Amino acid sequence: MSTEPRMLKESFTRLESRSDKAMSYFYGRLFAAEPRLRALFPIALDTQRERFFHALTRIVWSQDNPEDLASHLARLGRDHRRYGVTAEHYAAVEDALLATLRLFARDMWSPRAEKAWTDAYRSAAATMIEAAERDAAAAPPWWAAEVVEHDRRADDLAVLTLSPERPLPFAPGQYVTVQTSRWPRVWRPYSIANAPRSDGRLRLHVRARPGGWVSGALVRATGTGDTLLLGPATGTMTLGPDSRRDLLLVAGGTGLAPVKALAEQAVAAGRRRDVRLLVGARTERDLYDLADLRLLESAYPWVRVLPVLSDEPDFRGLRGTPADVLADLDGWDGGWDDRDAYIAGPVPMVRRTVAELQRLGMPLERVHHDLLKAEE
Ligand SMILES: NC(=O)C1=CN([C@@H]2O[C@H](COP(=O)(O)OP(=O)(O)OC[C@H]3O[C@@H](n4cnc5c(N)ncnc54)[C@H](O)[C@@H]3O)[C@@H](O)[C@H]2O)C=CC1
Repeated sequence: MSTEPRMLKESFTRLESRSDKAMSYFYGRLFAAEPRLRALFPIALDTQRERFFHALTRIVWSQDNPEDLASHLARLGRDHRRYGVTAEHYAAVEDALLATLRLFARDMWSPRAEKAWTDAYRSAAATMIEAAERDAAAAPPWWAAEVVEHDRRADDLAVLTLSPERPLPFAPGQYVTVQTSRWPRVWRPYSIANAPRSDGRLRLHVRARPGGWVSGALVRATGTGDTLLLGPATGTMTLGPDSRRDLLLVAGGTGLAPVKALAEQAVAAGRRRDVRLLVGARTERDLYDLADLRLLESAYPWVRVLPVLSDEPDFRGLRGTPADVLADLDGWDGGWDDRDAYIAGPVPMVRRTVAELQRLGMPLERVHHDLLKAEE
């Protein structure tokens, strides 16, 4: 951590309005100095540039919060293993970063700023390297997994069942990053849609996004027998080991994946706790997993599945978004005192649902989501 957080923030503000240009310059410098590093990155760098800037922003603004900074850096360090980044690469990044700051921070740059950035970068790099080395002793950087089932549930949506070559440990609610052979070095996060199974298989729910390279390839150009690479499971939207409370699970679209995994875990634990699952979707056709959910409901009568449709005014069930439904209920039989909420889906949907639950009096520590992770 830098001893001069203010100095970092002030100089960094100069980059914010020109982040695209600054990041292009950074990668240009980096690859000019170390051409071999180019092979570690995807062919197109636009997402990479955004992510690097996002990571820098978070590092700069977390300087006053050492715990948050350390856990963020440790995760970044572990994540970089899958790109083949090693300790030796960090010096070249330092040079390119300082050259970028020198150029773009202009009037805010000084020997003091240079020292503050050098100290902050070296401390961050040391935390990342240490976390990566610790992780390397315990787990591979990625797992190869065979696609054993590819179930195309809609033109733009598929449910993939994957069999990793060796056990991939995870907790329900977590996600893995995925790389397809079509897009080398491009990794995208997908939540695991099942609780751990004895055969070690994982399910992913994938919607092809317009312009989404990985999602498009997974839905439209992947089939049984193909191999994907999976990064280690991560994410904090999990049930605590002592979790006993009733559950409110709220899903929007493919955000169903992690909450379904949590529902499976809750029923597998064998305790009869009340589980309400609000499944937000646009139209009836978008309820792509309802048949499976109904099976779960009929096997475990204490689970209730409630579809909520936002774009189908004639639907006879619940209409609007999950947040609208919660607002209309204005309370739940039994109240909020003994219930945990888990929410996954589009970012605005998660935000609105969290706000609604707060308004209804649910303590914030009982409301779980993984917003940041889904966006990274
Ligand atoms: N761990 C997580 O939080 C996960 C998040 N996701 C995210 O979930 C999203 C799923 O996308 P789609 O399936 O295309 O969903 P979608 O765009 O079809 O939306 C599904 C439902 O979410 C709600 N919703 C959507 N936009 C909203 C808004 N602006 N305000 C309030 N509610 C809104 C509505 O109920 C809508 O019917 C993706 O962005 C994906 O990244 C997916 C998996 C896991």
